[in-house]
Order: sequence, then C-alpha cells, then structure tokens
Amino acid sequence: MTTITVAVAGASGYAGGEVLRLLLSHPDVEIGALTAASSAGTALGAHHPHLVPLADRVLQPTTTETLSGHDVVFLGLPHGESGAVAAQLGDDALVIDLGADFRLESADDWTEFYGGEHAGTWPYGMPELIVGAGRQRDALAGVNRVAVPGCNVTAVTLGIQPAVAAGLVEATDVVAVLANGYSGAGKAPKAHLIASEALGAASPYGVGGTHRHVPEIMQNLRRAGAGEVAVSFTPTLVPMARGILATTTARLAGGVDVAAVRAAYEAAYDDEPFIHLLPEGQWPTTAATLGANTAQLQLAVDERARRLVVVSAIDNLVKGTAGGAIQSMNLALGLAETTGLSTIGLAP
Ligand SMILES: NC(=O)C1=CN([C@@H]2O[C@H](COP(=O)(O)OP(=O)(O)OC[C@H]3O[C@@H](n4cnc5c(N)ncnc54)[C@H](OP(=O)(O)O)[C@@H]3O)[C@@H](O)[C@H]2O)C=CC1
Ligand SMILES: CC(=O)N[C@@H](CCC(=O)OP(=O)(O)O)C(=O)O
Repeated sequence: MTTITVAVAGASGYAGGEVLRLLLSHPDVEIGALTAASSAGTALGAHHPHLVPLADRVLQPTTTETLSGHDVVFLGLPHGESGAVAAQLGDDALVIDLGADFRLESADDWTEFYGGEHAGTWPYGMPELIVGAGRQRDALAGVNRVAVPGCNVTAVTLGIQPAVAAGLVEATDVVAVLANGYSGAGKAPKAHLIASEALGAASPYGVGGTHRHVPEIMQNLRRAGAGEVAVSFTPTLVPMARGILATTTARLAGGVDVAAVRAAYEAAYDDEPFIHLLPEGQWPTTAATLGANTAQLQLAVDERARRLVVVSAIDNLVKGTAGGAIQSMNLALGLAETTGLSTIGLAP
C-alpha cells in the first residue's frame, strides 16, 4: 500500500486530537495538514501535549486550500460546520465526519433535534451495525464519505442490536441509562461542566427524549430489523474524563430465556474483532476500554421483570469516535479493518 496522506480539521479539539493519537500508530498513514479555528497559528503541543511527535506542528486555518490534496480528511468540527467544508473537497478525497451532520436519514429528525437545514446523509461508519442479513461494513468498501456515529449511540446500539435483530425483545420498550465522561462534551467551556460543581456529582442531562442521539439510535435499530421502535434514553454526566457505561434494558419477547439471548449475542459478536462479550458473571467497566477500540458487553435476564439487561462499556473518544472513524477509513480504502487499532486498554 502506498502512503495515505491525512489531514485533520479540528485538530486542537478532543476528537481531532484522538484521531491523531491513533494515526501516529497507523503504519500506512502520513499526517498532513492540521487545522483549527481560533487556535490557528498556535502549536499543536499547546493543545495536546501528549502528542509529542506532533508537538511542534502549527495549526492552520480550516480552508479548502489547507485541506485539499490529501487522500483522507477527518472533520472534527462542531455540528453544522462540516457540510460547507466537505462540499469544497473533491470526490477523490475520503472525507470522514466525526460530527452529526450526515448521520441521520430523516431531514425532519435533523430539524427537530439539531435545528436548521439538513446537510444530507452519508454512509454510516459503524461497521458492526447489523443491517438485514449483513453488516454495515459491507457498505463502506470504496466509499468517499463517512458519517461517524455518536458515542452514546455506539454504546447503546452495540449493546442491544443483537437482541433486536433476532426478535428476542420488544423494540418498542427499550430503556437506556448511561454514565458519561466529561470529554464527550468537547473542550469548550460549558456551564454544566464547571469543575467545582460537576466534580463529585452525577448529573443527568438531555432527559425525557430530548437528547439528539435518540433519533440516531432509533434509526440504527430500524436498520437492524426492528419494525416500530421506541427508546427512552438518559445520559448522566459522572466525574471521569473518558468512558461511557450504558445499561440498556428491553422487555423480553414471550418464551425467550437467557440461553437464547446469549446464543444470539455470541452469533452476532464472536467474529467481531473489537466487540467482546465477557465471560458469564464478569461485568464491563469503562476502565478496561480506555484507549482501546473495544466495546465490552455483558448481559443478564431479569426474570421477575421479564427484561433483558445489557451493560456495554466503550471509550467515547476511541470506539465512540476516533477509533471507529479509523476502522471505517480502513474499510473504505481496502485496508485490513483492524490496521493501527488496538484492543489493549489502559488500567487501572
Ligand atoms: N468528544 C467526543 O467524545 C465526541 C465528539 N464527537 C464530535 O466530534 C466533533 C468535535 O468534537 P470535540 O472534539 O469533542 O469538540 P472540541 O470542542 O473539543 O473541538 C472542536 C474543534 O473544532 C474547531 N472549530 C470550532 N469551530 C470551528 C469552525 N467554525 N471552523 C473550523 N474549526 C472549528 C476547534 O478549533 P479551535 O481550537 O480553534 O476552537 C476545535 O479544534 C463534534 O461534532 C462532536 O460532536 C463525536 C463523538 C464523540
Ligand atoms: C458528556 C457529553 O456531553 N457527551 C456528549 C457526547 C457527544 C457525542 O457523541 O458526539 P456528537 O455530539 O457528535 O453526537 C453528549 O451526550 O451529547
């Protein structure tokens, strides 16, 4: 394989920085232009001192000129900014959007949850998503545009989709409650992230069906084979830098037992390099996934409540963003899907 040149827009941000951290270990990639907005003209090391090999690189403005001429462009920009940038980049570049602009199929969903005009729909960058009898990875070979999923969406979808696809649960009765690390909110200061108030507290946000990831999860479960879908989704900010622990429960279909559920999850994930159904009795923790492109899962059947309970853990910045994005890049370019991606976490 010849060397792939990669530009990263939003390189001073958390998602862009994580793309760079992972790309530094990718054997086929050469890192090209790094761009930002207000941080243009400053050194990358001022924003990401952990990215030592790139510390002296100077951030450029995010323009067509700086981003063009690369094989791959990652966009780690705030929602609503990617459409205009992508439109200026030629079809010969693979453009991978880490934001939400091109994830949703429904323009009405976009307007309801994000506001403004819908930019469009790109191939969805969740290789493991069950789509009919196949997987979304089949749709990623050779594409030149990829919309990377939301991090919460990744945790919940991977957690519940095998049961939904196999008809083992009622897709109109799915409830997900999540513990979320701060970095999911990006680096810009936000009122609900003032350290003196948020440290030491667990605080729900986006409650009552208002979070913008609700339509994306529903879209995924429909693609996985559900007819009607209803998902109750409640994220909770907890004092950790990275990580998502999602507990997703759903009402079991009649007659379904734990053996049937476990068999469905094993069938769905045994061949997946990054999705690990843990041995029975062992429960996921965010710590075990930190820095790794993995999702760890465990399930139980609550017989009294007749509900399936699935716990899934990911690193929001790796499997939830940058790692998933590079996995999709590999598929789009015809590289081995796992190239440059680690299953080794960072613990304790
Ligand atoms: N954090 C996470 O866990 C996840 C994030 N994402 C998505 O990735 C994208 C980036 O998020 P994140 O890195 O967390 O956000 P950050 O706030 O940490 O970073 C935003 C980046 O975008 C740049 N930027 C801001 N406005 C503009 C603009 N108008 N034009 C060009 N560049 C601009 C910033 O540059 P400057 O330094 O100059 O301001 C910075 O580099 C978002 O769409 C987010 O939703 C997706 C999944 C998970
Ligand atoms: C803690 C926190 O605020 N997390 C963010 C995760 C954002 C994300 O996954 O990215 P997108 O914004 O690209 O959808 C949230 O729940 O909205």
